[in-house]
Amino acid sequence: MEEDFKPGEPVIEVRDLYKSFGDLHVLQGVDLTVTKGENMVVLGRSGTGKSVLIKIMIGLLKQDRGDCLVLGKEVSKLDGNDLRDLRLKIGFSFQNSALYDSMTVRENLEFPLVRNIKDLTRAEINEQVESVLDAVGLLQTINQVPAELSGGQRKRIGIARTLILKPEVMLYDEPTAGLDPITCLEINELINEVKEKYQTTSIIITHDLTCARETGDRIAMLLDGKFLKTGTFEEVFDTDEERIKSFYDYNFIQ
Ligand SMILES: Nc1ncnc2c1ncn2[C@@H]1O[C@H](COP(=O)(O)OP(=O)(O)OP(=O)(O)O)[C@@H](O)[C@H]1O
Repeated sequence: MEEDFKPGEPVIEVRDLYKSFGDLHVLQGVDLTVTKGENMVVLGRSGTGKSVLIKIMIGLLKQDRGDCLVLGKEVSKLDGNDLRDLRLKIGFSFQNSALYDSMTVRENLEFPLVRNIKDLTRAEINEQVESVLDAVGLLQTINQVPAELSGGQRKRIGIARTLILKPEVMLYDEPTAGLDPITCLEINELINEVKEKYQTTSIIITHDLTCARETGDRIAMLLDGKFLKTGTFEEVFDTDEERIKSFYDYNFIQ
């Protein structure tokens, strides 16, 4: 019943999700649907529960109540090989893309491939590494080590390393944090290129409103444990709701 999702079909479905840590009620009835091929931006202040939501989606935390279906499976009910299989279909691009400093770009990209897919020939490995590097526009860096790359290039290689396993879902955690404005624009473009080229379904967690506007098909604004508003950038921010207006005024730069 799963796997073959068509554009517009829900790949991630979160319904009435609750999560507390003791007296700290982080998620209080979260609803979110992300459809095949969609870029969904999750916006919210620090500490609002964006990471907790993502951790529930990948089975690192369990919700107290509610549903979280990813690729048709209720994540909290999966364990062992089933959870591992699901995670292989999800690519995470973390804030610190954490490349291995002592390895070349080629070796960094080979690593997840060889570890997760058995019996690849040398030629297949080379072909996949080169193809994904080409997709992020950095084929020329193949023999360099991370210290020789700029922050933006490292971020791109981190995204390439995630893409090499051909994930169906991409989770970007603060993809533009710590980058200069021009590099931010390049990363925004890359996120959109990844969507076009790999037809991924993505969640992009960010505080960066330019990133949200440029990459988000829809934006979901997390406030006080719920998505206060979900819609296009214009739909979310064309509002009289004071909390959304103040988030916009405080964060918008360009
Ligand atoms: N395992 C945990 N145990 C206890 N509290 C937790 C745990 N994980 C998260 N929290 C708390 O839940 C709240 C939401 O945390 P979360 O990391 O999801 O925030 P965030 O929206 O991702 O913030 P940021 O933008 O700063 O990364 C915080 O108050 C955090 O301290």
